[in-house]
Amino acid sequence: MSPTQPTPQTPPYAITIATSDSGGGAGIQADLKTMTRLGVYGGSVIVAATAQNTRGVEATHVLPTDAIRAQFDALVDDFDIAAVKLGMLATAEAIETVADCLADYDGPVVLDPVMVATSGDRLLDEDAVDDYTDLFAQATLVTPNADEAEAITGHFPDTEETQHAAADQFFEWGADAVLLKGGHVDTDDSTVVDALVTPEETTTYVNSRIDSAATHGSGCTLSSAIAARLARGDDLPDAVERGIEFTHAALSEPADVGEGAGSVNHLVGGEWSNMGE
Ligand SMILES: Cc1ncc(COP(=O)(O)O)c(N)n1
Repeated sequence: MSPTQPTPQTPPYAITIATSDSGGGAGIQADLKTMTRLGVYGGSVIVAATAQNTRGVEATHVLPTDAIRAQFDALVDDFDIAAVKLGMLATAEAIETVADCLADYDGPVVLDPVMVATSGDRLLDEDAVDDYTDLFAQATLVTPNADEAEAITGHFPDTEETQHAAADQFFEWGADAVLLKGGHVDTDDSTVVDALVTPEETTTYVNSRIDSAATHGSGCTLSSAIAARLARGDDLPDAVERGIEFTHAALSEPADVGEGAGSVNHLVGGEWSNMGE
């Protein structure tokens, strides 16, 4: 009997440029699990490694910039990269290196401006916030929570006026679109409103608020889900809608792992690899 011949598949290929969360709830691990669930083959550029669990971050070791660049070069050299997600970049040097790497990349880039973990630990050097502005010019979409938007632009986006003020600042730095996430905005109703703002229009997404402490990894999951959907060919509003849908599901059945508050659950039930197709 002759051996079975393989049937090669060509899944969309996307990459995350971010940091390892040893606990697996956030960072590179969340990104790759999310991309996999959404039917996208994920590669990675590891910027730093955290010693982290559900209780917090014990240590962070940042790779030398030539090691970051070598990983990126290996990927662009070989793969057809359909989307890039940017997560925790840790230092000003790493941000500058990533901006330089992406200078010739013209596919979609989803930038999650990670600064502080759910646990309260800092994930970006204090003096590196200003360096983000160099990277926004390469972003198809920036996905700040309200606290990050305020730290970067000076505007806490909890009204239509402050949302536009924050978004306009990102546009001035060259971002194409901003997703202002509503999870960190206190409201007295039971919904979360996320606003996708472009210079032309604003699209809002209203979902039920999940009363959970197990939100570790939610921002990473959302931004990599949006990148995965862009890699699959969605337009931006659809990619955001489906990214929110997957993240909402992963938050509503959190993973009770570790002694801390737990994290979003990438193993959430359901078929996610062909949303809307
Ligand atoms: C490596 C890494 N990247 C990102 C986050 C943010 O995730 P969260 O705010 O949900 O803790 C994190 N904790 N660790």
